[in-house]
Amino acid sequence: MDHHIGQLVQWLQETVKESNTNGLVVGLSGGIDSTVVAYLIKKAFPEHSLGVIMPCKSHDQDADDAQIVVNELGIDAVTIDLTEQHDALFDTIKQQIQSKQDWDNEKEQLADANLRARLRMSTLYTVAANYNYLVVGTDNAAEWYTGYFTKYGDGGVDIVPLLHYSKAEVRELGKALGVPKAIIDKAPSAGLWDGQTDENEMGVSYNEIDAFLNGDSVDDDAAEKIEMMHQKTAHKRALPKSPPDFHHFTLE
Ligand SMILES: Nc1ncnc2c1ncn2[C@@H]1O[C@H](COP(=O)(O)OP(=O)(O)OC[C@H]2O[C@@H]([n+]3cccc(C(=O)O)c3)[C@H](O)[C@@H]2O)[C@@H](O)[C@H]1O
Ligand SMILES: Nc1ncnc2c1ncn2[C@@H]1O[C@H](COP(=O)(O)OP(=O)(O)OP(=O)(O)O)[C@@H](O)[C@H]1O
Ligand SMILES: [Mg+2]
Repeated sequence: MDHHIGQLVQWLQETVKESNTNGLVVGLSGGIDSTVVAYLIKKAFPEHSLGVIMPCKSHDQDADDAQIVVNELGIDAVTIDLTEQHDALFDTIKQQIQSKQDWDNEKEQLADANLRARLRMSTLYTVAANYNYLVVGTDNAAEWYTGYFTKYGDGGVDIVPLLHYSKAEVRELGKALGVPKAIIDKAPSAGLWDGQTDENEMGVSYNEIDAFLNGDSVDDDAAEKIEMMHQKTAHKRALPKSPPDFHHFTLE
């Protein structure tokens, strides 16, 4: 993995240079994906990398784990608690839609969760603009393929260095980078509601998704679920759809 780390660090440095920005910022959740990204950006830009811890009705353990990463790695960091802002915005939206008698209780949990991811995205862009940094995404190959991210939330980023790495490979990168074992061994979770784990919600394991993407055999049920998720989320990996060009402009 050392070879990959060297190449990823070089790629990060070149990408920042080409974009005329000064460095990189990432949201730190205490999970393995953002921790690996934090270690990479700190290597690439020891003086110009920043981690942002954004509690938002999330477990204290997440912020505690993120703080362990900050202490171990010595990366510059800031904590911005979004709980009150989320409550205020979500309640206002809910009240207004309820007054039209249109509120759908069944959609509430996911709507609430996705707003957290989008508030984090807005926060990261506000911080990034201040420092002239790029916002670094943490999606790995399994999340990208299945679309297991919030559109314009944790999916709303400038660059995605782990895109070609399976979840198992992200863990390998973590080991090679010296990430604390407790973080490598943690069950992947978006932390969006109590007891949520990625694998429970998706109904397939990362091992199955990794195997599927490697072209290894997985059972039919898992393969069908993975393909279904991939198809349903194609819009998240594409530019916004637009009508055909009815006139003469040439746009890229
Ligand atoms: N065909 C289509 N063409 C264009 N746009 C389409 C569309 N279908 C839906 N849409 C739009 O997309 C929206 C649905 O997408 P989205 O808002 O992303 O919402 P959705 O995919 O329903 O939910 C996000 C999923 O990602 C998971 N997640 C989120 C954040 C972090 C993590 C993590 O691993 O840490 C995981 C979360 O638990 C949940 O399962 C719709 O409201 C609609 O606006
Ligand atoms: N409490 C938080 N504070 C800051 N950023 C967060 C927080 N929760 C989520 N994020 C951001 O959203 C990203 C998506 O979360 P996701 O759960 O997929 O990654 P992870 O927590 O790093 O790893 P894992 O998937 O193993 O839990 C995180 O990598 C991080 O950048
Ligand atoms: Mg997580």
